[in-house]
Amino acid sequence: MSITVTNLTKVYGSQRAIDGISFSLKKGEIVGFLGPNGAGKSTTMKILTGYLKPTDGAARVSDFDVVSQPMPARRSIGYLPEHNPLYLDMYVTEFLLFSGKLYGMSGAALNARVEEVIAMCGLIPEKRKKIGQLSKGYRQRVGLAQSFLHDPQVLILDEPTTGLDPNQLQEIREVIRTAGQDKTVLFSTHIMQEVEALCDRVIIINKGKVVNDSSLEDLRQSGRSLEETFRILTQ
Ligand SMILES: Nc1ncnc2c1ncn2[C@@H]1O[C@H](COP(=O)(O)OP(=O)(O)OP(=O)(O)O)[C@@H](O)[C@H]1O
Repeated sequence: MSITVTNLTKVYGSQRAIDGISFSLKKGEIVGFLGPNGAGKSTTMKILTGYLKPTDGAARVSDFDVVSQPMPARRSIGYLPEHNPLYLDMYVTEFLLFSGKLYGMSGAALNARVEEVIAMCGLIPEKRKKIGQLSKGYRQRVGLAQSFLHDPQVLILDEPTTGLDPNQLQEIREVIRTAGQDKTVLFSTHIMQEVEALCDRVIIINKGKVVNDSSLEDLRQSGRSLEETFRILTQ
């Protein structure tokens, strides 16, 4: 398994943001992670990527425990956080070279990989601009390019398409589809069509609990649309 979450719980003060959730992703799966605002998606992703410690339960990424083996777990992950911090004063290429160095990459291999992710993310026309001069969609592409840089096996993308216009949305979707061909991808979104366009499976959480974990094929056969299923399970 690429991702295994077992009885994971996170308590903030008196609130159980996630409450004993379990699921797993096989290598190569693209899974949509849905839930209403505040359901616990970002909290789960932050635990998987080592930014938060769970209160209880366990999570493994690429067979590494995220608490006891954080470094190898992190190295196998490309993470796009919901509010991705970028250095607005840096040029696109400069920023990606800088990010690559943080992953321990250097020299000709780093230069070649930066050019590769720039092309993959449709950033060639913008690569000489400062990040602060880019539109929201292009900034999001820079975030995606950064998450792909070290060629991780697992991509964890927190609302990668929020706030994009329909054209940008379609283009970013293509980037994720292409990049995800040989990777395991867990991504959160509020856009149902996104899940239908990209995913094999959908996990829905509500109030910190998993309320659905099924293939899109199974959902289709149930005769209900994803949107109806979502509303029934989360209202
Ligand atoms: N640092 C924190 N301290 C206290 N409560 C928090 C903290 N981070 C998140 N929460 C609470 O935990 C719950 C789950 O939040 P989380 O951000 O994981 O939800 P989400 O499903 O990602 O929501 P959204 O779709 O709005 O991004 C929410 O009620 C939120 O207010």
